[in-house]
Amino acid sequence: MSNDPTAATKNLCDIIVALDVPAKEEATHILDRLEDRPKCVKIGLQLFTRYGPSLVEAIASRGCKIFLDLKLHDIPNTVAHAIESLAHLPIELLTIHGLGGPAMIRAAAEARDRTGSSMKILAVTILTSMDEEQMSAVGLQDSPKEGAKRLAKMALAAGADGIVCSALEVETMREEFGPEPILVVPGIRPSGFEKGDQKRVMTPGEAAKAGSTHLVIGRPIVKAADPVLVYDQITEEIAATTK
Ligand SMILES: O=c1ccn([C@@H]2O[C@H](COP(=O)(O)O)[C@@H](O)[C@H]2O)c(=O)[nH]1
Repeated sequence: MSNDPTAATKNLCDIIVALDVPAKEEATHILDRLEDRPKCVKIGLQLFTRYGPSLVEAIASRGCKIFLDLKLHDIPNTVAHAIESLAHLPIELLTIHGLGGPAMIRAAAEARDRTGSSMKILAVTILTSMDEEQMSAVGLQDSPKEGAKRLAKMALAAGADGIVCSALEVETMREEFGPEPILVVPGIRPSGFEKGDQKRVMTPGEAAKAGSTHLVIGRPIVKAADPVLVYDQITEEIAATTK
């Protein structure tokens, strides 16, 4: 994993496979097919709400790093206690919502520090499924890029280790915040794959070149007839654009 802060400047970029499937057997089947390719996988709400911490432990025991994408968003006290409850788990990256505000983000980082956990806390800025129209519907009047930059600045100042944003914002993030923050980027679509509900997308090669540290990729891999082929094509595309 490239948690090395200089990863972005060296254009290293890890793929995180989003295990967005209904059952643990399906998740295991995908991982069996991909063999030792993925170094990190996402467990999100779909699997975590069904199987809980035991699945995190089971998948980590296969040697995969865990990106636990729970997007916590609540009052500071509640988020801090949730992090205390998660702290014993082998979690590499955990998401909280930037819109929870600085007090919530600070409470999350302090809770993590108190427990001695080494998990990195990432603030989700503007979901990659949102465009200007969706933002305006919830009262956010700036563009996705401006909104993501504003939230990232606040979140990093409040103690987040990195952020989740779309690849369209990565260059701006690097200009503003330098090489250090972890930039985890969903909304990745190899050319020819449908966007689905994603609004702000980029290809894996472009996203890696822009300075992302991690690309979160779900449907293009897990719904593919041949996930191994797609995974390998994505890896080659990233290598070709970042060498
Ligand atoms: O802004 C965000 C934050 C998280 N996600 C998550 O990433 C994956 C993307 O899946 P695809 O199938 O490749 O679209 C998914 O698990 C989301 O929950 C995001 O898309 N956007």
